[in-house]
Amino acid sequence: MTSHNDQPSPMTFTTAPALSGSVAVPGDKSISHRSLMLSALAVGESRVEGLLEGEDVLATAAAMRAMGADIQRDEDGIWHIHGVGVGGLLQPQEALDMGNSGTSTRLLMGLVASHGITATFVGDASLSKRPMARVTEPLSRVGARFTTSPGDRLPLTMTGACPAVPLDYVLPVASAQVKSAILLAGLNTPGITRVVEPIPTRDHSERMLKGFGADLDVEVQADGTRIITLKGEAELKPQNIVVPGDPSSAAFPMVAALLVPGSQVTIANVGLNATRAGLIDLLREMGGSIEIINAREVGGEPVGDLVVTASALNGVEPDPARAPSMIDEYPVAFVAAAFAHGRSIFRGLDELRVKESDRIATMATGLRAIGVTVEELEDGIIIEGSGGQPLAGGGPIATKLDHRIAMSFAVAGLVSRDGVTIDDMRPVATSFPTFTTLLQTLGAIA
Ligand SMILES: O=C(O)C1=C[C@@H](OP(=O)(O)O)[C@@H](O)[C@H](O)C1
Ligand SMILES: C=C(OP(=O)(O)O)C(=O)O
Repeated sequence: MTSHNDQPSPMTFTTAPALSGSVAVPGDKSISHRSLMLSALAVGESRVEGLLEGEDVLATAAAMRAMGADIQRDEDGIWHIHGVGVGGLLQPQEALDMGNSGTSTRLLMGLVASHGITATFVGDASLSKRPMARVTEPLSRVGARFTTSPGDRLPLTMTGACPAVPLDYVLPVASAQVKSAILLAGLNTPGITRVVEPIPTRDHSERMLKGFGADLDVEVQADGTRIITLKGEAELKPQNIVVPGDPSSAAFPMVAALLVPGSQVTIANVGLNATRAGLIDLLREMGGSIEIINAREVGGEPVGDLVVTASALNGVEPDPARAPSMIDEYPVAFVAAAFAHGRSIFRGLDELRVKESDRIATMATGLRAIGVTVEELEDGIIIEGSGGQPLAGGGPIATKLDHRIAMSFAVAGLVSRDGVTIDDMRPVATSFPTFTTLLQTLGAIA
């Protein structure tokens, strides 16, 4: 996306007084992307309430428009989408600009794979470094053809196959984006598409595909392996969708409230899907007080309000099997570990190296710069906690176009002696445009 200003926007976060109050975080990014994509493939009007209006999701909206969908936002913030029907996507006239968004890129590649159209995908400097072979490989087997930049990266041009070949695929990497790309390709493919998922990842695609009327089945085996089958040439019926608050965004005020002494905050309407709730489990194991109230269901997803009270935290050594359920929350979990009593050892996190930045390296460098003792491992990090003593602070932290790095070090600044300067806050607009306003509401920053 090109909405960023030309110049970096640095910001310093300093010692915070106790946080208090009640806030709501914006809509879930994963669910927002999927709601636009599936609505754009249904025949008739879908309505989406609570859509995340962050740059990543707006990139998806622009791409679906470029492929024929009519997408409008009304003055009450409700999004109205008139879809083209499965099989009805049009060839975009210009390159699809995916900005910073891996989810947009990989899921849309799945959609294009089974339509007889050619599309070019471009992105920012961060996205252009991220691996795409994980989707070009299975989608080639569907029949799509690719011309990629060296290393299977963006910019890339692909031509979909129509009819496409149904895939039977065992996921070689625990990735909801790869799983979803294959399922979305299966929508316009005759026959049964089958994806075997040895390690469960977020299941929003499965839930929402069913909600739109697709013939989709999930079998869970005794060892936890999930086998997902989808009957192709699906007909999707338009839906009214309410997007719950994003647990990956709630993670930042949640950790801030646990760390800043005397805090108590309520974060309303947070998605609690078990495939996303790993951070809450982890923080509770560390000694964090997080109470879930008003547990309910919104739009086919479990939701609740979180009451978070400042707590003394202890170091942990989490089970690597938990990684997919908190994959985007590790950077802020590392900040919690940096303030905890004792050592934390995180392993099994190879996937963090291929996010918006190499999140193991970026966090290790940044934590050292603010006085934390860390050891970087190939697949994780060892962090020596300060025992609840303020972190020294410093910076500027190099955030490398990574919104979650920026927000994690902002939280660290709230419990630092000298403040933490973030080199550039602009990337926060990709997932959490109201981040600094929300911290103001809680009294964390002026
Ligand atoms: O499917 C999704 O919406 C997402 C899946 C995850 O990526 P991977 O599938 O690469 O693990 C996650 O990190 C990303 O923020 C959103
Ligand atoms: C990894 C992330 O997103 P994406 O892969 O969509 O860029 C994220 O939001 O932390």
